[in-house]
Amino acid sequence: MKKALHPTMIRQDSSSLHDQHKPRAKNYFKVVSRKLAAVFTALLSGKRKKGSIDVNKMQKNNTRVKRISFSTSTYQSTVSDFSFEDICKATVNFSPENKIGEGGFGTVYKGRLKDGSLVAVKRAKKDKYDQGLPQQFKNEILTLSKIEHLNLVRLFGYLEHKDEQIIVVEYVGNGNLREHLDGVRGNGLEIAERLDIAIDVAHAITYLHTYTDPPIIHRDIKASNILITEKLRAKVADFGFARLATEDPTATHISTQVKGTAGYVDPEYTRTYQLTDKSDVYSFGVLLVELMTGRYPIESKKPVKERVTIRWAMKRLKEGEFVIAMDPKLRRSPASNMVVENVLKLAHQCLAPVRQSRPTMKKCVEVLWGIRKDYKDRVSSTTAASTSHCSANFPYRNAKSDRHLFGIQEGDSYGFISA
Ligand SMILES: Nc1ncnc2c1ncn2[C@@H]1O[C@H](COP(=O)(O)OP(=O)(O)OP(=O)(O)O)[C@@H](O)[C@H]1O
Repeated sequence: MKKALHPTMIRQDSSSLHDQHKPRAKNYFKVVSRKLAAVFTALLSGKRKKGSIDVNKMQKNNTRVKRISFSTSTYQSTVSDFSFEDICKATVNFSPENKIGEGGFGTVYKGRLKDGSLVAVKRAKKDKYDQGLPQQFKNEILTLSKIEHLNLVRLFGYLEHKDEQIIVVEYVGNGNLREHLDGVRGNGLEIAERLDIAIDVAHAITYLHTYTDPPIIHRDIKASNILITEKLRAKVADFGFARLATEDPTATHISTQVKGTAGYVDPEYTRTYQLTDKSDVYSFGVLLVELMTGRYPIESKKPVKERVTIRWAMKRLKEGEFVIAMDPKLRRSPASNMVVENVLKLAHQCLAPVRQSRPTMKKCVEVLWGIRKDYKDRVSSTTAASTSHCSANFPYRNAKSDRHLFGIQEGDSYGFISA
């Protein structure tokens, strides 16, 4: 099991992250002109001033994808390129067989570059964006190009070619979190896996809020935007709604149009149009409830009292019946029950109606680390006790249940509480 990164370690770690991508960048993307590199360096370091070159304008008629690779944690960049033809080849002319998803922006395809590496190609809807590069697209490019983190989907390049607008990002090959919770992907997520995913997402948002300059508010944290790797770790995607937080360090919020997905949007933001990092904290609270209950934020087919999942789950928690809210797919055990209760308690804080009462994302990370530690301690003590019991009575342990981190969990059957 990979050790989670402390947010403060992320910068130092980014050079080794970069190393993983180096060969690809080296082999397949040439450095273009120094001028462009300088422009991108300025763009990435956030030092562009009024009157400097507008990269978006400059590239309006440019048909080359700009691939950005970060060589150090200080964001010195090199810019490389590949053509629309390369993208057509990579996706076999956007063949339906390579289609992996559809979103508000357009269609997503899986692509294989010349070097064999896999990418996700997001192709904008043509009729929708025939007026040129949409703001949502520009936001996504700008935001993604500035960030580098293990738990965030990386931008590899972007392209405008005639009426085509295309963005190329890291391919994350194991579907999204919602698909895993629905059981249409994978073998179902155990409680420890859900906890790891929650921590990965919390790391990613903490990074956006705390370690990017200026801070970034994601604005669309939801289960379908959490992509899952083969090792069941999470990467936060879709920065289409993201908007750079104000550069004014004294400002406490930015006023803006309400954007986001129903069920996840901070009610205070909806009411006041004031967006702060605490709006992401609220959406993260909804996501935590989703992870523990397996339910969608809005369950329109359920009885009225259960339709808004956070309201229903928080009521169960308040009345000491949190186990009723626990995803029926989760195995019950004292350790997993403890996780569900404590994660729901954290969700309760994240969902506070007033943003000042909500914790920061960094605080959420710390609380989740504590829950994971308690879980591990409890499971290993249960396992030790059961092992000594089993060695006397059952010399052959059942390796099948040894699926996750913590060995067999004979204690699972004890303390079972029926939902
Ligand atoms: N980088 C990626 N790697 C693998 N699959 C991806 C990637 N990006 C997106 N997908 C898949 O394509 C689907 C559509 O993605 P997209 O970001 O366009 O829309 P969405 O997040 O589902 O919806 P919305 O536009 O409302 O935010 C995702 O749900 C995911 O399953």
